[in-house]
Amino acid sequence: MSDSLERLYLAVLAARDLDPATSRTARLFQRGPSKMAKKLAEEAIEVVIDAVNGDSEAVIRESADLLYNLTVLWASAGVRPEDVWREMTRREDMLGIAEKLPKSPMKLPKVASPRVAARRPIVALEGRTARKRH
Ligand SMILES: N=c1c2ncn([C@@H]3O[C@H](COP(=O)(O)OP(=O)(O)OP(=O)(O)O)[C@@H](O)[C@H]3O)c2ncn1[C@@H]1O[C@H](COP(=O)(O)O)[C@@H](O)[C@H]1O
Repeated sequence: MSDSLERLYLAVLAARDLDPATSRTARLFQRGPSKMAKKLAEEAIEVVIDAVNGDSEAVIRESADLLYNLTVLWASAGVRPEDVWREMTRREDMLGIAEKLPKSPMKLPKVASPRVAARRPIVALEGRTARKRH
């Protein structure tokens, strides 16, 4: 998947300066980030509607449109696919650490203070909250 998104990203960069009369991508760049954001949001809503309606073929088609429009917005924002992959890897690593943390107080080693024992699961939750924020 990352390969085809990288190819699409390069195609978007190549189309950026084409004639807006013939290139949708060039037209989006001409109209600017607000138009790009609007197109991205519209495609996201279409995916959601198709998923709720159980139309998986339409979900596939609209997802491809969604990814195209996301790629256009990345290019406009100066974000490269590898920047996103790096963030995903960082989260994967963090989740790996969170999964190694004890999730049940039953598995915790016995401690003298019940306050400490009660606080331990929050360590895992903090990791997950931090992951969502970034
Ligand atoms: N991969 C895509 C791609 N995927 C989806 N789309 C979008 O496909 C949608 C077309 O579907 P519709 O006909 O339903 O369009 P619409 O939303 O009704 O109408 P408009 O977007 O025209 O306003 C548009 O939103 C496009 O922006 C794409 N447009 C271009 N590409 C690739 O981008 C590169 C540059 O292409 P040009 O933009 O044509 O130069 C090429 O490699 C293309 O293959």
